[in-house]
Amino acid sequence: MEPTLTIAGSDSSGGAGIQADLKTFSAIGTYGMSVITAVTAQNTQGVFLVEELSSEIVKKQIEVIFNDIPPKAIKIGMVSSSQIIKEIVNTLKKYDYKYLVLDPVMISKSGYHLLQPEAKMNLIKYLIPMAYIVTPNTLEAEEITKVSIKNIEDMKIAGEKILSIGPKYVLMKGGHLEGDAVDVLIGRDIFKIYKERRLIKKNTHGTGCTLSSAITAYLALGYDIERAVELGKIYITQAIKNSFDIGNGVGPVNHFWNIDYEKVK
Ligand SMILES: Nc1ncnc2c1ncn2[C@@H]1O[C@H](COP(=O)(O)OP(=O)(O)OP(=O)(O)O)[C@@H](O)[C@H]1O
Ligand SMILES: Cc1ncc(COP(=O)(O)O)c(N)n1
Repeated sequence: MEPTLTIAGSDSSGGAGIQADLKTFSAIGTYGMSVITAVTAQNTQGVFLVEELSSEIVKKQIEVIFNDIPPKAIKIGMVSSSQIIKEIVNTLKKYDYKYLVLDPVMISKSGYHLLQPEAKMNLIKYLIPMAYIVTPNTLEAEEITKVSIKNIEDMKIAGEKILSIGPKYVLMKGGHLEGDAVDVLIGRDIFKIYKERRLIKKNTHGTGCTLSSAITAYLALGYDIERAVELGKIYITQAIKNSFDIGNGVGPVNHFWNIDYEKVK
């Protein structure tokens, strides 16, 4: 079983963050591990309080995992602050790894700042260049590049700007645009569009976390980047299609749409 690691924030409601990542890693058949950066008191209606962990415990979690179970692929989500970003960067530098998937989480769907605004520059300067692939949504890509994104052409311009910061690939997510759900994979020698029909579903809490951890799991299983994104897109589309109403707000996607429950009864 291939080990996968998420470095992210905890979502008490289980739909996004660490919880979404571990569910996704497991559903795709990898062994999920976690380094928690911050704890959010969150439900389907919003984020109510955030407490960041000390950089010391973040560092120690990474060290003990790498010293015992080196992950085949790593995903980074909510990093919260400049201090935590610097700790992650300095600690990861000590280890070998091939696949680092960076979901540059900034603001939750409900509008809460999960990354302190002054930490944005450090995420761009230190984390983006280390990534194998960065997966911004349109708002995050606009923050990073200052390019206004309305269509695929804008996604290409912004994506190429992000690529010039140093990652190997950029997946520009178009979930926030109108029309079909179109994502664009950009690399030095790749420009590939992944298109699915937009699903009219309210339960989309954690879609970005889920897609990036699905890509992480497929990379760990040995798929190349184009296929890992293709399989990740299928996984998130089905998870949205099979999402369910739980709580009173924007509910989660169904991470286990692919599990046959009859078999485990
Ligand atoms: N209504 C929808 N129907 C089909 N696919 C969707 C829909 N909404 C989002 N997606 C897809 O879900 C994935 C995540 O995209 P999105 O742009 O929502 O990410 P995100 O904003 O980072 O998510 P989050 O809000 O969880 O942080 C992308 O593949 C996107 O195309
Ligand atoms: C801990 C954590 N990480 C990431 C998200 C983003 O997910 P969303 O944009 O769907 O709220 C979140 N809400 N909470």
